[in-house]
Amino acid sequence: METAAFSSTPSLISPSINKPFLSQELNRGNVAKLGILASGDGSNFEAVAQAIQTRQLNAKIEVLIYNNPDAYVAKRAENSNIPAVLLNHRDYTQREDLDTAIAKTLQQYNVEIVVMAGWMRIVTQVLIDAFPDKIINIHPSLLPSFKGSRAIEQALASGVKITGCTVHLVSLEVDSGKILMQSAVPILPEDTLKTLHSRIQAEEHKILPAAIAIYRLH
Ligand SMILES: Nc1nc2c(c(=O)[nH]1)N[C@@H](CN(C=O)c1ccc(C(=O)N[C@@H](CCC(=O)O)C(=O)O)cc1)CN2
Ligand SMILES: NCC(=O)N[C@@H]1O[C@H](COP(=O)([O-])[O-])[C@@H](O)[C@H]1O
Repeated sequence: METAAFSSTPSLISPSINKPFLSQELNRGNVAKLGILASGDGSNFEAVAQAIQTRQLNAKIEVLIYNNPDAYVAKRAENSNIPAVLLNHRDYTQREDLDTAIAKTLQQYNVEIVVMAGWMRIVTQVLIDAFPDKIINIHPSLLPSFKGSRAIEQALASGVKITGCTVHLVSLEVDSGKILMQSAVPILPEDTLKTLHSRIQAEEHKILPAAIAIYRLH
């Protein structure tokens, strides 16, 4: 039977629901081996690392893979003594070649679950086949609304009053995989891209660790 978190309809997880679940996390299953893909600032990477450090998530980040040489996420990994590997997408003419390098690196680190935490590259069947139903993504909208790399701008411009974030499985069709968890936030009349992104990210930092905690037992 599917748990509420994995039903076909998104579940709205409130912080209070998160806490009891995560606090039971420690005694369940083995330590999940995570590989994280990130392209930028890395606040979601940091949220996962902190959930592990505070023993809310029974997992270990085996490796960070990043694709931009100046991405701040690399500094965050260094500060947390987490191995970081730069695979610059500009060094690969074919997407499949980058994905082959990503898959090889993840396998070298014995990764079990792949987490896209602000990974700004579309991945191919090569990576999906290497980790079937084991790649998780955090997206800054209530999917299926506002797919793609400009979700927050599109929500702001659309006039909707509620948006949010989604954790979903990665499929070949972008931002269309099975929804694992969502959280909603209001869009206020005075919102800017910055204020709205900040409100959404506060929820991302809650649901990404929670979704990993639930899914790793899947
Ligand atoms: N095959 C899949 N790949 C990815 C998925 C997915 O569900 N299936 N999720 C995305 C994450 N994402 C939104 O959440 C996203 C990221 C990037 C893009 C995109 O158009 N990227 C461009 C480059 C943009 C840039 O470098 O600034 C590209 O890859 O050409 C769309 C959606 C991650 N990948
Ligand atoms: N379409 C993918 C996408 O837009 N992902 C978004 O990139 C940001 C990364 O922030 P971070 O680097 O601070 O974690 C996050 O807000 C995430 O939802």
